[in-house]
Amino acid sequence: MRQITANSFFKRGCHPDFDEETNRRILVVNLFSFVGYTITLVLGFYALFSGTWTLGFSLLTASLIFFLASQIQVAYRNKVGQVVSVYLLTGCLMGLETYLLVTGGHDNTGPLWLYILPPVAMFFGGFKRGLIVMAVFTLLITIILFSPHGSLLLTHYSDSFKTRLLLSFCTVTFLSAFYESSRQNTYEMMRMLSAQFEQQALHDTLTSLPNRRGISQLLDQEIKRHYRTQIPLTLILVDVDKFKQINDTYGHNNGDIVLQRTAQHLRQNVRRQDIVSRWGGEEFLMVLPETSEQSAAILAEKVRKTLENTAVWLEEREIKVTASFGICEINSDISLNRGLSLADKALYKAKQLGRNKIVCAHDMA
Ligand SMILES: Nc1nc2c(ncn2[C@@H]2O[C@H](COP(=O)(O)OP(=O)(O)OP(=O)(O)O)[C@@H](O)[C@H]2O)c(=O)[nH]1
Repeated sequence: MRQITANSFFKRGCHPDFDEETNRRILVVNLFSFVGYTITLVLGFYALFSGTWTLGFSLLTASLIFFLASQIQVAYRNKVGQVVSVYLLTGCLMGLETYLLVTGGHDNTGPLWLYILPPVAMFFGGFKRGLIVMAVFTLLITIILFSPHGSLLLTHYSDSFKTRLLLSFCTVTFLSAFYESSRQNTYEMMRMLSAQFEQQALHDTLTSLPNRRGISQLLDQEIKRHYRTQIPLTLILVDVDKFKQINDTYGHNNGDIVLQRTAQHLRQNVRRQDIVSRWGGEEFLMVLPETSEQSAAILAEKVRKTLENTAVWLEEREIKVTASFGICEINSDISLNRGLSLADKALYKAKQLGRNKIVCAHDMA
């Protein structure tokens, strides 16, 4: 039998597929409804035993609604279930608090429970909806409290009590709204930062191309699509020739400029659906969906010529940069890893043939 811990109990209805904010709200609803139905249950029975029947039944009804609200959220694990349970909880709480204010509750202590609403409305509805709920409710209790001759009240409060109650209630509302707004801003900032970090982790800072980790994710999707559609997919490994010599002659910073220019040329020569990535060091991996090895070879030749014919200016000197290319088409006999290894072998062959060359894996077989 599955063990139910306090953690799993309050996280009922949460799901890894839901965003963090939705899961947080589900947790808060579970917590609030649990506290709500246990307290109203205890107070309800206490009121019944004390002979205050109407109060007792009202509290027990509220307890039942709080309980139902939590069950609805768990039973219907969807947006509708979540919205219904939040509306039920907030509506029931507002109704109960209005009742306690009008009747005074036990020993005229009913108004004390008003202070629960502002944080709950903000937690459940967020800043904007919470503020609307609070504006409506504040207007309602103002009308009840200051109705001529207390005609809407079944109990008596002094004028100074009513004024102070309203002022302190507005203060708690303001503080809760401020807290919720800061929390939402912080959450948005964290989300933005985390998206930024994620983007940085998947991209190479020098060339802005996807790095090895980034391309691995994209490759995964492309490979799945390839196996589904059986449309050819070709890999090209590109390696800048004698790059160590460029670094040694012109320095590391100029070497970086050469890598950036090479990345630019590769990017400019491919279609939108093609992916160019920095595979590591002076090596780039191009992934060409819907492209056969022959078509990839034509593209590689275009890029090779562009690189060969476009001089790079380093410290007022014109230098020629070339690259070698290893190509391999993925098919039902060649897995991704094997394709990468064959492209690497083809690239090695291109280097052996004197560099600035293109070699296709199937030509080596
Ligand atoms: N400037 C710069 N150099 C890098 C970077 N990453 C790797 N390198 C250098 O790239 C050089 C690669 O040298 P090798 O692997 O010997 O290859 P190569 O000189 O291009 O020779 P072939 O590939 O055989 O034509 C090494 O000196 C690395 O230090 C980088 O981000 N910036």
